[in-house]
Amino acid sequence: MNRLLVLVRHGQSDWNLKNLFTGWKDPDLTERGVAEAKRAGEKLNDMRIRFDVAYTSVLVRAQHTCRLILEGIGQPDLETICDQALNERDYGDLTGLNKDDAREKFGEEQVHIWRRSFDIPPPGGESLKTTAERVLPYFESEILPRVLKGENVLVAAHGNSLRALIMELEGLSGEEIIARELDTGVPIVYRLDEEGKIVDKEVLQD
Ligand SMILES: O=C(O)[C@H](O)COP(=O)(O)O
Repeated sequence: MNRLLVLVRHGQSDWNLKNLFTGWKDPDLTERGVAEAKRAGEKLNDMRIRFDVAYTSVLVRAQHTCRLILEGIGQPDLETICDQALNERDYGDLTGLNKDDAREKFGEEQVHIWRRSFDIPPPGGESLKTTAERVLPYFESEILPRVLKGENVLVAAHGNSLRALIMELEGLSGEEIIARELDTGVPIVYRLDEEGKIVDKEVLQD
């Protein structure tokens, strides 16, 4: 099996548990997050998937998830490239606020727009559109060429940086991708053809 591209959102973080807008803040995984990442490794191991390279963000929750997966498949020393281009979208002034408190303060509808519109950013932060504008050039110049030359590539990143990738890979509109929720620690396994089109896709849900 080759030309696999596996995307996985980090396991539950401490700020996910506390229901805080996280963005570029850097909490680590909770115990549940560690278990989710280990489980992701087990599932990939059951499928006998081995990688040629791994990519992750510069944030601890994604790097920790990546490391646990690689340990789980017996590749703890695999080349792992960390780049800010794969970071979560910057939540700007919302960073650190509790999501329920923000709904009370700004109204349910406004918070939903900040979280799930395609091109309206939260104050001082990034929209999904501007997130995609930094994720996709990196994907196209660094990650995709490695898959196209026949390698298997793991990307351990974040809800919104992965949404940007999925939008591109699956040819989704802005509206379609914002409706897609990504579970923590659930690998999505794509097999691509030599032109980068999806041959098959499997979501490794429990
Ligand atoms: O940064 C965050 O708070 C989360 O990782 C993603 O948040 P969202 O569900 O609002 O996109």
